[in-house]
Amino acid sequence: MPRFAANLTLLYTELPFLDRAAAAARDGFEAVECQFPYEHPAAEFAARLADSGLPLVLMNAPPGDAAAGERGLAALPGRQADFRHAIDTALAYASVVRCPRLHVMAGRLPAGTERAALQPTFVENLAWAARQAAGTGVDLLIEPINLRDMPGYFLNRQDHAHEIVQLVNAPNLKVQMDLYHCQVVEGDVAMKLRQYLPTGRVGHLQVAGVPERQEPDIGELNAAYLFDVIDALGYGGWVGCEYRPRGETSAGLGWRQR
Ligand SMILES: O=C(O)[C@@H](O)C(=O)CO
Ligand SMILES: [Mg+2]
Repeated sequence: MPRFAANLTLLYTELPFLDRAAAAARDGFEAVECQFPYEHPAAEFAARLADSGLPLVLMNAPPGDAAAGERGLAALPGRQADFRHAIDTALAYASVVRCPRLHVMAGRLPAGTERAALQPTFVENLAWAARQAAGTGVDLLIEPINLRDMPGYFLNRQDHAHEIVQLVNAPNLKVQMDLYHCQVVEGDVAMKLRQYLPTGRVGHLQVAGVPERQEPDIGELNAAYLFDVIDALGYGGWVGCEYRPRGETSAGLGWRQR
């Protein structure tokens, strides 16, 4: 069975954010991850993580102006200064909460822009960020995300993410492979795991049921089969549980036994 991390942004939303790590520990999770923790002072979050006994294994860098619809800055021409500030903020926060992985979001295609025109900015910004993170023990991750959930998002496919990682060619830049997005965009999930996990360029996995993004065993994916594939490939990293529970979080955890 893979090692599961509870995503504190989507799970345990019955509780205040800072109470969620303890709830995950009570439910037997060995780690937690989250999306954007920045409204909580890093020292306070670090203390609550320490109380829970669980490590934080992944969080996102700030996404830019989320209220205005921004979902990352890394691929946006003309926003390099804001991108660099976001990375510096994330690395400082990560060092306090001892988080070893940062998801760096690409952003949405600005209206009237060709997708290919953004690639040089994405590669250049990621190379800069990888240099900033070098020596901190933090890996940077890029995640293909489906266009149904995030219209206009720049990075959608596994092959594109791996192409970018190879172009940047930094040992601390990897792919965050979310099986939910992978199934929505391209399918053939087990074969993609077999193709990409052995490359060593996948730094984190995430899972959810498809299409509703509920518990992993609800919907068209065979979660038990995929977990066997992940184990058979010898993947030693974390699988983030990034789904919206159908009801109360703890009551919906039966899929781990099944
Ligand atoms: O799958 C997702 O939506 C995420 O992993 C994420 O970080 C978006 O904020
Ligand atoms: Mg994800």
